[in-house]
Amino acid sequence: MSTATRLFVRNVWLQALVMALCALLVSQLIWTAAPATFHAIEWAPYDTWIRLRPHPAPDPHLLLVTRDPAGDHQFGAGQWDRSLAATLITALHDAGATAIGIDIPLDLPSPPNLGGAVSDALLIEAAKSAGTVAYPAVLAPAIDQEGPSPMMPPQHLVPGKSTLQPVLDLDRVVRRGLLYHGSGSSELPSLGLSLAAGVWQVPLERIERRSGSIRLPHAQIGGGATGDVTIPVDRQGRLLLNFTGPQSLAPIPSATILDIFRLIEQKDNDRLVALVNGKAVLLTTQPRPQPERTVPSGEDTTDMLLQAQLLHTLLTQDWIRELTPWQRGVLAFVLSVGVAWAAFRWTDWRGILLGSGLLLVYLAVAVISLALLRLVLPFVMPVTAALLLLVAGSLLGQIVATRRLVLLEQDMLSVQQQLVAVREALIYQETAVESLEEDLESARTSMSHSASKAAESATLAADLQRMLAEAQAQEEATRQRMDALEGQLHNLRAATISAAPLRNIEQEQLRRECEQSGIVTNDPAMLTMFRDLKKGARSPVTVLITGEAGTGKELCARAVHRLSPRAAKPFVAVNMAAISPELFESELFGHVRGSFTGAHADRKGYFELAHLGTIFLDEIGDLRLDHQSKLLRVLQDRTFYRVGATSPTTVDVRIVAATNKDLQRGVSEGWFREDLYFRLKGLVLHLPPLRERTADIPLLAEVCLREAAQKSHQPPMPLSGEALEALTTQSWKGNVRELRQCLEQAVALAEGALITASDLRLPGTSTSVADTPTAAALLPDSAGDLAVLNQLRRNRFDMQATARALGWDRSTVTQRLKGLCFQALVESAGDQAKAASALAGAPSLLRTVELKLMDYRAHLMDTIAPFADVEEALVDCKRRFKNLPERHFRFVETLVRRHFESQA
Ligand SMILES: Nc1ncnc2c1ncn2[C@@H]1O[C@H](COP(=O)(O)OP(=O)(O)OP(=O)(O)O)[C@@H](O)[C@H]1O
Repeated sequence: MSTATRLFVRNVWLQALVMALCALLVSQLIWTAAPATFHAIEWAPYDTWIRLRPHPAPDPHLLLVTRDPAGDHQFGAGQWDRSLAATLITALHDAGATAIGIDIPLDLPSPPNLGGAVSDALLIEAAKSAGTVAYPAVLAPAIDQEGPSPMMPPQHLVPGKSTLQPVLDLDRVVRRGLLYHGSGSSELPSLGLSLAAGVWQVPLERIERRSGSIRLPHAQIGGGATGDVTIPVDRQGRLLLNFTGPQSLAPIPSATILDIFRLIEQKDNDRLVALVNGKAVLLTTQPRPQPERTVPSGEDTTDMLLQAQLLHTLLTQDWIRELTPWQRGVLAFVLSVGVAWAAFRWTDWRGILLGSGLLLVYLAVAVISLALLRLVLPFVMPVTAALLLLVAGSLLGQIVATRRLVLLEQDMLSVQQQLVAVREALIYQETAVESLEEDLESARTSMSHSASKAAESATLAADLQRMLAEAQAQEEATRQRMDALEGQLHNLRAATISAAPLRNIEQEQLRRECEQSGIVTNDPAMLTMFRDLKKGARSPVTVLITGEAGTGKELCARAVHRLSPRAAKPFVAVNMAAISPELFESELFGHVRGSFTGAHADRKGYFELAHLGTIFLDEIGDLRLDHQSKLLRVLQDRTFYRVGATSPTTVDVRIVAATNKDLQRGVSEGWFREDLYFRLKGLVLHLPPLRERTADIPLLAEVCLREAAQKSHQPPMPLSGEALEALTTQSWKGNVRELRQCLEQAVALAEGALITASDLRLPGTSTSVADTPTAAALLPDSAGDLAVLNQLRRNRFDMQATARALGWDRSTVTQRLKGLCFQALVESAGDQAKAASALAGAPSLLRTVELKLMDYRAHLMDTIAPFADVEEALVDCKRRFKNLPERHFRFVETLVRRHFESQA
């Protein structure tokens, strides 16, 4: 696995960042596939808000003068003579209108039948003398398409030249007003902006345009006040319209052309002034095909009315703002990272709940910001990305969890390999320290014996002293490194177990299912293990169960069988440690009659007995290497030869294996075949020791007491509080088995109706008969070699740990082991491998013992090398190995004599 993948699998924040980016990318792609639809969804909150909110009052300086059917009836339904507009403009100006916008494109000539050039001249003259009059110009492309040539060039009208064109969003809804259309010399302000500039008395050429805003300096903003007006626009110069109402016309003060004409005809100047004075007037004279555009509220409207909305938005200065594309992107990214982090940090319901919560909070913030701050936040991208992440979260979470498990296992392997190297280094260093101590002792002795060599020996002793100090420091450093690695390994193991957390809702269900298989537990790690067991049982995968003795490995193996489709077929349990090495093949694979002495008939082996069912290979870690290779072949193709048979036998069996040894360590240390290990670890189930799940102890105790009572046909005996306390604080090296035995014994021994703490006979309690007399039996002077050896084995031949356990000093333990090694070498006739195997007791300790043996033997050979005579060599050995118990020195003597004999 590459470093990048490792980093990704380990770091939730990195996963969140990468996945958030991917989700945003996918959201963008989805958006690109259906842009109009997504645009409509993006603006749905804004559109809804526009529709439902209480609408702002229109600016009082705004007046709409429109055509209506009565006007059409009076002046005709089609286009009107432009002299009519000229009359209106002059009258409105005279009545005090601050700016007038008309919808007649003055760039195009009037048709001859409607007054022609004369009417055009009248209108232009009226416009010229009416102050700010803005009219829609035909933009260059429109002129090309529509044919009629514009009046060239009406220079005097240029300041009022504007455009009516609205901006359509992708979903063909108008939400924004574009303040400038076109570019370069053909650029035109929109009619609304021209009129607003007229009201504020800011010449168009003084308007400043910046990125993100348009500024009108020294504007007369009403009440005689002057100030700058800054209009917030997006990158394309668009301003979000703050619509006055759902009915675009309804709230804006308006009058009809006929009303105005009547006032003119009646010369009712007062009413005209009252209606028009100080206002920007939008004059609609053109017959318009209705409807033209759609607004967010869903209704249709005209371009002139849209300009009125723009003018209203500008005059009220009540802006609705948008974020820049960058700001939108960053916001969506931040939200997505948050949701992704929640979804990957907890791959169960908690992740979904937290992620959804974040999304809901964001939506609430978006609504509040629109309603209170008038700020439109992005909608589609963050929501799509967040939903994608929530869906993908649990899926990817599972994948990442699996990869993380693989990584943890790889790391464990590497730590174990380092540990092996460090252990070996420690053995060398330990032996070096021991040899130096002996050399130093010897140098001191010779110093006191020979005065002539005193100075020489003193220098040698000083050198040795220094070397010893260095070696001891080195040994101490290695020990610390080993402790650190052991700690690391422990943490990795714990992480491996907790890598796939259990959902709360499954817990009760699993507990009940466990009980049906005879497994009493309420421990999350055990229940998680059982969940995996259940899944694995259905498939034919090979199962490896690990855990200390008595933790329930066989119970679990039986559960695998019971929950598998082979449940009705045989379950055959084989204890690999209990099979005698000579009978290994015959027991497992069977034999044919006459194949060896005593084979009186054909006999099926365990594999054949388990045909179509399950074979449980217990204590697989205690298998010798040569037997491991034999087993490997069967596991590979389920085919073997019965002892003495000439044709192979093929079986259909499901393999479940168990061990309390660390097989991965075995692979690193070379006592377990790697290929066999990988064959076995299809599904690994680890059972935690009882001391790591003390909450199970009362449960187990209750079940054990109930069963004991059933056996003795008596009512169950309850435990006293003190007894329960004692049970839970016990370390239970033998785990559930030991607990069960302890309780069975207590039931038998209890005298009252209650089991008390003393009935339990736990080590440490005053009446205990189970106290191990090890300390007494293992005094240095006693000949309890076997007990010392057992203690060494228990401490993996670590001298320091063994010395601590026995309460001795380290050199005493070293001398004992050295003596035992020499004894084993003599008894195995010099066969180092055999001697090591006899001392190690278990394959997992073989390598350590071999190294010790090699060193001790080499040291002995080095000691006697300078001597030609066996007796002289023995005298030196006597001095050198003076701390060796006499019974062990006999073996040194034998080895030395054998060596000299072989040299002769
Ligand atoms: N969770 C449990 N609930 C009830 N009984 C249990 C549980 N775990 C173990 N036991 C009991 O403890 C005893 C030992 O269990 P088992 O033989 O399955 O352990 P093991 O791990 O295979 O031991 P070993 O490694 O020594 O073979 C059995 O009597 C078993 O019923």
